Amino acid sequence: MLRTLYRILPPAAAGQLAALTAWLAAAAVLHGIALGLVGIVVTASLDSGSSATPWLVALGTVALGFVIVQWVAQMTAFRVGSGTARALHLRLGDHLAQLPLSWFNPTRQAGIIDTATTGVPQLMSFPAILLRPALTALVTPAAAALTLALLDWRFTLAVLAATALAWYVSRYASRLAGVIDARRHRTSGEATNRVLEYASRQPLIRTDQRPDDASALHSALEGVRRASLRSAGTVIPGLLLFGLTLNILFAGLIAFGIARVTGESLTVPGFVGVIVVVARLTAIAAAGAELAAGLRLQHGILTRLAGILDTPPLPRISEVPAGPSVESPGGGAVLVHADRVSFGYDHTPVLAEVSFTLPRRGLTALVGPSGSGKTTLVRLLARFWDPTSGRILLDGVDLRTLDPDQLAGGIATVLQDDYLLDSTIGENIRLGRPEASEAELAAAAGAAGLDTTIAGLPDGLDSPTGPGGAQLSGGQRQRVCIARALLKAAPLTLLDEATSALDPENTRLISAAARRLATTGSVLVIAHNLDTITHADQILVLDQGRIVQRGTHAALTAQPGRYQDLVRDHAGSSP
Ligand SMILES: Nc1ncnc2c1ncn2[C@@H]1O[C@H](COP(=O)(O)OP(=O)(O)OP(=O)(O)O)[C@@H](O)[C@H]1O
Repeated sequence: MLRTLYRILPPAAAGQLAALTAWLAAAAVLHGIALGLVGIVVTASLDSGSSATPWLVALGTVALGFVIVQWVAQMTAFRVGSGTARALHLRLGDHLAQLPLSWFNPTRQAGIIDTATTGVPQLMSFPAILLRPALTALVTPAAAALTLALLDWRFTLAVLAATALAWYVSRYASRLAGVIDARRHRTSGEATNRVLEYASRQPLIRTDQRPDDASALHSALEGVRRASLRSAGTVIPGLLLFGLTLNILFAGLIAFGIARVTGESLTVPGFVGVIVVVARLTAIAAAGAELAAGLRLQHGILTRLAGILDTPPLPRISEVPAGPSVESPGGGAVLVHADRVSFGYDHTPVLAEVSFTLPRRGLTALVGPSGSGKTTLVRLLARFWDPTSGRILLDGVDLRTLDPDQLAGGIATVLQDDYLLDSTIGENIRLGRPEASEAELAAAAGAAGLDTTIAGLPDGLDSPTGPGGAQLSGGQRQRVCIARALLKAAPLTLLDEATSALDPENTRLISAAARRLATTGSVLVIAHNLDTITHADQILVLDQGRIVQRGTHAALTAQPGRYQDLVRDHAGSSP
C-alpha cells in the first residue's frame, strides 16, 4: 500500500511521506528495543548473579529517545495526512483534465465522485493514524526479537518466525476480504449510477410515470445491501482466524520456553523475561489486527485511485514533421489547419478526411444536417479527443504538442453542454480573463444580453449560479458563456448555436458575438439558423462526415448542391 501511495504521489508529497515513514519506523524500532530491554531487566532483576542497573539505564535512555521520536512523528503525521489528501486531489484533478472525454462514461463519473469526495479524504487517515500502528505491528516485534538475542538468540529466531507467520495469516485474511470489498465497491458504483440517473430522469418520470421506472434503482440498492452484509461478514472470520493464530503462536512460544527450561538450556529468570516480552508483543499484534479493516478499506480506495491515475492521458507528442505551408481561401494568414482529419466514436466512423483552414481573422460557419459531425469536429478543434488520423494545427503547431494551458489560452468555446461553476455570474464570466477590470466584465455581460437579467437580480453580477448553473435558465446560462468568450477574445472562438437553448434573441446575440469576435480573431460557428450566416467569410458544408461544399453564401446559393437543399429546407421551416 505504501508502495502504491509513493508511486502516485507527486515528489514533494512523497518526500514528506518518506520522512514520516522514517520517523515512525525509528519510533517502532526504539519501541521494540525498549520492550526487549524490559525482558532483560526482568531477567537480571530475578537473577541473583547479575545486576539490572546498567540495563535499567539503557532502558531509560531508549525510552526517552522513543518518547521524543514518537512525539516528532505524531506532530508530523497529521500535517502529512492532510498534505497527502490535498496532493492526491490536485493530482486527480490534473489527471482528469488530460483524459480523453470518451473515458468519462456514467459509471466512471460515479466512481470519480465516490473517489474524490469520500475516498481521498479517507486516505488522509492512513499517514495520520493508521501508518503508526501498522509499522508498530511489523517493526516492533522484529526489533524486540533482535534485542532478545542478548538474552537468548534461539528465542530471537522463534519470535521472528512467529511474527512472519502472523503477518502472512493477516495478509491472507485481508486479501480474502479485499476481493469481497472490491465487489461491494462495484455494486455501490452501479447504485450511485442508478441514483444519478433516477435524479436526472425526474422530468421524464413525472410526465411519463411508469411503476417499474425505479426498479433498476431498487435492485442496485438491494445489491449494495447484500454486498455490504457479505463484506462485513468476511471481517469476522478473518479476525477470528488471526486471533486464533496469535493464541497458538503465544502458546507455542511458552511451550518452547518450558522445553528449554526443562532441558536446562534456559534459566527460569530468562524464561520469565522472554515471556513478558512475548505477551506484550502479542497484545501489539492483536491491536494491529483490529486496524486490518481500516487498512483494507484504504487499500481498496488507493487501488481505485491508482486505476484512474494509471489511465493514459491524451498523449503529448514532442515533435511532428513540418507539413506543407497552407494559405487560407482569402489568401491571408492561417490560424487553424485541419489536415485530412478522420475520427470515429468506438470505431464507428463519423468524420472522414476532413480538411479546411480558418483564417486568423474572420467568421467561418459550419453547417450540415443533424448527425453530420459538426459538434464532433468542433470537439476535435478543442482537443476533447484526438483525430484517429490526420492532424489539426493551431498557428502551425499540432494540437498534440501543445500543453493544456497553451491550448486553453488559445481557444474560447460556447458549446451546447457548457458548464457553469457553482459560483456567481460575475466569477463565471471572469473565468474568460481573470485579470479583466470590473468595467470590462460589465461590458462583456452587457454585450451578451445579460443586463436585464442582472438588473433584475438583487445581487446583480454577484448573484449565485448554483451547481452547473442550475439557478439560471438555459438561455441565461448560454449568455454567461457568450460573455465569458467575449471577455476572453481568444485567437480562436468556437460557438455552437445550441438548438436546446435556441430562441431568436439568443440567436441574435450569438450572431452579434461571432461578428464582433471575428474582427479580432477567428470564429467558427455551428449554425442551425442559416439566416445568421449570410455574411460569413466562409461556409463549410458537412454531410455524413465529409466537407461536401465550401464558399460564401452568395457563391453556394448560386450552385446546386447540399447548401441549396439546406437553405430550401430552412426557408420551408422558418415562419
Ligand atoms: N459521445 C459520442 N459517442 C458515440 N457517438 C457519438 C457521440 N457523440 C456523437 N456521436 C455520433 O456521432 C455522429 C455525429 O454527431 P454530432 O453530434 O457530431 O453531429 P452534429 O452534426 O453536431 O448533429 P446535431 O446538429 O444534431 O447536433 C452521430 O451519429 C452521433 O450519434
